[in-house]
This record gives sequence, structure tokens and C-alpha cells, in this order.
Amino acid sequence: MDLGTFETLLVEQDGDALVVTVNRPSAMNALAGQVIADLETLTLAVESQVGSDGRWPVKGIIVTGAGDKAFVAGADIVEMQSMSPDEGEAYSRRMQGVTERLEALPLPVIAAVNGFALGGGCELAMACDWIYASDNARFGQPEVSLGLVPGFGGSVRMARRVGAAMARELIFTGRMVKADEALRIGLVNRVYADPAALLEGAKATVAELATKSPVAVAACKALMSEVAPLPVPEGLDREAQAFRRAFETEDKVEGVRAFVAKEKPAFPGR
Ligand SMILES: CCCCCCCCCCCCC/C=C/C(=O)SCCNC(=O)CCNC(=O)[C@H](O)C(C)(C)COP(=O)(O)OP(=O)(O)OC[C@H]1O[C@@H](n2cnc3c(N)ncnc32)[C@H](O)[C@@H]1OP(=O)(O)O
Repeated sequence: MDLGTFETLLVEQDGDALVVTVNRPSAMNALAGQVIADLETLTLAVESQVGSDGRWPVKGIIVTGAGDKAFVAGADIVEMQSMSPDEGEAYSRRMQGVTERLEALPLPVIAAVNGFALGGGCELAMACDWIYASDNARFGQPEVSLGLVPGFGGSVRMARRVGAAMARELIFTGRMVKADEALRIGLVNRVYADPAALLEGAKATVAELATKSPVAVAACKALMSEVAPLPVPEGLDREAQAFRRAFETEDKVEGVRAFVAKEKPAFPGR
């Protein structure tokens, strides 16, 4: 999957996985303006290559950080020094747009948090479908220590991950959360011993996803995003509509056929 080259990102296909690495290790992979621009370009490029059918070149995206100290240690504080309120809002909205595109991609996106995920870094991770972490990972929204508020979606997404009360405690105090606590509160799905094991684990999950119907996985992602804010009755109605659409796919025909024939399905991806 050729997505071009980026100044601050390493992007490589590894089997069924597209691995995106934020690559500014000297600055703890902080989100400078160029990183935000590169992430914007990348998400638009992926959108253009993962068409309506499910025969996509990759079956999952892994987002991680270069080195073994930081995933992303937040927005670039040095660059923020000279920023006007208008510029701050503009960058907030620009990166919010990146997070919304990650959520809208018809592919599972896994955050492999290999170190500090603070501020905008934690927010980037929470825009992914789920988070795996290495034991050295640290999460937090320390914006209040800088006289700021979350600006890349943390005020919206944190509560949906860990509950309103825990989200308020973490955002009001800005305190860091270790990997084991992040697992306990539901921010993280799995913890691995170290960054190498973390990346291998994330790739193993993508390999597992690659054995499923890409059309069905994409439909589940879209459906779960669609129904999340809805009252149960309305959500159930949308689910029934999605179930009907699944019945109209070739993947459903193949999936059911393979089960009855006691074979592994070869999903056509449409
Ligand atoms: C032109 C436009 C530019 C746009 C840029 C984006 C602007 C966006 C505006 C809107 C943003 C709203 C939403 C997001 C907000 C935020 O994310 S606020 C920032 C939140 N993050 C933090 O507060 C973490 C700051 N870092 C730390 O606390 C520590 O560095 C650490 C992560 C705990 C690690 O500590 P330690 O191991 O002691 O290493 P250090 O020496 O501190 O760091 C090593 C070098 O990395 C640099 N660095 C670290 N974090 C950042 C950062 N967030 N921004 C910039 N640089 C960072 C640090 O300065 C060190 O550099 P050197 O001194 O040159 O070695």
C-alpha cells in the first residue's frame, strides 16, 4: 500500500498491517505542526485507497511511536509558545479532524502505546478503536498543568472509555496513569512486557482480523460508532438495518457456506 513518504511519520506495510510510527524521538514524538499535517495527509491517503468494497490491501492499522520512551508526549509545547489563540484553535480543529477520520476509516485502528501518551498523545490513542500498551506506558491529560484544556478530543472520548467520574479525575488533576491502572480502568485492552512484544501483539491481532470478513468488520465499526450516542430502541433499529445489509453481502454467503461445509471461509470482501 503506497501512501507516499512523510517528514515525521514512518509508514510501512507489514503483512496485513499498516504500521504508522510517529517519528520525532528527540522530542518524545510530540505533535508539532508538521506531524499534524503529515497525519492529515496520511488519513486522507488511506481513505482514498480503502474503497467501498472490502478487498483492501491491509486489514488493520497500527499507530505507535518511535523509540521506547514515548508514544506521543502531546502537542509540541515549544511550538505552542509562539501560537496565537486563533492558531491554537485552528490546530485543535485540524487534529480533531484527523481523529474523526481515524474513527471513520473502515479498518480497525489499534494504538500501540509504547511509552508516554500524554495530552494530544493520549487523545490520538483514544481516537483509535482500542489501545494496547507496553508495561512502561504512561497515560495522562496534563493540559491543566499548562493552563490548557484537552484540545484533540480528550474531553469527549476519555469519559466514553473510562467513565465520567474517572475521566473528570484524570483531566482535572492531569495525573499520569501507569499501564496496569490504564488496563484496570478500561483505557487499555492489553498490556505487554515491552515495546517489542507490544508491536508483535498488535500485529498478531491484525493477522487475526485478516481472517474475518473485512466487510463485516467495517460494518461493525460503522454501526458501533453510529449507535453509540443513540437511545437503545433507536440503536437496535439501526442494528437490524445493518444486519439486513450484511445478509445482502457475498461475504455472508461465503461465511455461512464455509461453516456448513466445515471449511475456512475465503471472503470475497464485498
Ligand atoms: C506551528 C504550529 C504548531 C502546532 C503544534 C500543535 C499545537 C496544538 C495546539 C492545540 C493543542 C491542544 C491539544 C493538546 C494539548 C497537549 O498535548 S499539551 C502537552 C501535553 N504533554 C505534556 O505536558 C508532556 C510534556 N512532556 C513531559 O512532561 C516530559 O517530557 C515527559 C514526557 C514526562 C518525559 O520527561 P523526561 O523523560 O524527563 O524527558 P524530557 O527531558 O522532559 O523530554 C525529552 C525532550 O523531549 C521534549 N519534549 C517532551 N515533551 C514535549 C512536548 N509535548 N512538546 C515539545 N517537546 C517535548 C523535551 O523538551 C526534551 O527536549 P530537549 O530538552 O531538547 O532534550
